Amino acid sequence: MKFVIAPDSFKNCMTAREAAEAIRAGLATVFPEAEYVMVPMADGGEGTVQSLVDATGGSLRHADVLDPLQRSVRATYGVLGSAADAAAAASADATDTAAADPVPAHTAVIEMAAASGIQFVDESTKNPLITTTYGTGQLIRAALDDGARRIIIGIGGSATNDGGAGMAEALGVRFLDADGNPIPRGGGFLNRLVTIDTSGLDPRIAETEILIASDVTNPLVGPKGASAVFGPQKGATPDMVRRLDANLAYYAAIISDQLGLDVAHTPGAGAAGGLGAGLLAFTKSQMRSGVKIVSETVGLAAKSEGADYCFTGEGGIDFQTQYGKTPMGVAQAAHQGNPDIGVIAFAGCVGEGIDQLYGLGIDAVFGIVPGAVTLDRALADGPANLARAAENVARLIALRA
Ligand SMILES: O=C(O)[C@H](O)CO
Repeated sequence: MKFVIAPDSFKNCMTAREAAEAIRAGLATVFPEAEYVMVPMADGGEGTVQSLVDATGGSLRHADVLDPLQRSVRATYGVLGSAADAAAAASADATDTAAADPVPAHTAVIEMAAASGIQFVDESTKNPLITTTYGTGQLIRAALDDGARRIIIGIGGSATNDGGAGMAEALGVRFLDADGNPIPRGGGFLNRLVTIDTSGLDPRIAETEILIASDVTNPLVGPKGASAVFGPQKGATPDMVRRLDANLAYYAAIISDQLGLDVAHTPGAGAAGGLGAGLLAFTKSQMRSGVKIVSETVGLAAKSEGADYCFTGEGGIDFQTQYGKTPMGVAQAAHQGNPDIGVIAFAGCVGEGIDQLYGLGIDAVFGIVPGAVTLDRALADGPANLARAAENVARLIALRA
């Protein structure tokens, strides 16, 4: 038997790697001799850096950057493993066969939230007029300093609404007012912008491929745009939403006039307060499905060749899972590598509409919580519950093996 184990993290409970270990522990009680291919996964959101570093034998790096309120913080990003690093990681853990495929050299992985996330503000400090993505640009710069010429950046979970202007400024772009002075950082001041000067943009950006893993497909502006949809959760009042939306529309018009690029309506441009738009305007980037970027980077399809079953999972699974969440992306990649593979998903919470997933590549979904318990209990027992659920599925598989 060959099993591929490719879960996402179970939020507030287990990292993707811990979830994968729990599934393996459960399966191994029934199939101790099976081949286990461990592929901790993510979809571009929280946990993406750790998952890709784990899966490729890469390393975590740290940089001192500015948080959304321009206070100094230490943020973490990742550098993916080269083939040699990956092989070394595989031999350090002989039972882990996941880290053996080469990944392109000099690839870094960044979660924008590590520098500019909503966790840096609270009820009394959240204010999307002044928050900035400057720290995200500093993280990109740190990755360039490490030699990265391919950067995977997960965007979402931000405290910001500045269209990525702060990010671009940290990379050398100047945003100037009518007197030629730099405008203040934050989405509330973009209406003062008159000139975008890209002459100081870090030249390494032109040689760097940036893959944007966006958590949403919203446009930059309008009723479905960054400010209207995500502004309120960052502290925007209705008046602030109007001001921020008008500012982003104006910013997009200046980008269009001066750089010749239309970013106002591109799907995903509104992610992370318009950071999607900023990355598209100022870097050589493309917007992709997060889970596709991750599954390609870890070579999930190739790892699924010859496997009997692929196990995936996430904290919650419901009908929304089909719209690009990890279990669906895993099912697609696994089937690409092996059309006959069985795909089984585990979830802490099974929501409505999972029947919609069955025709789409997921063969069965199992909730892991054994009975009515408090959330605290369910989280505390998560690894044990996941292992038990996996063991029971293994017993079923053994009946037919
Ligand atoms: O950061 C945000 O604005 C939301 O997560 C959508 O990307």
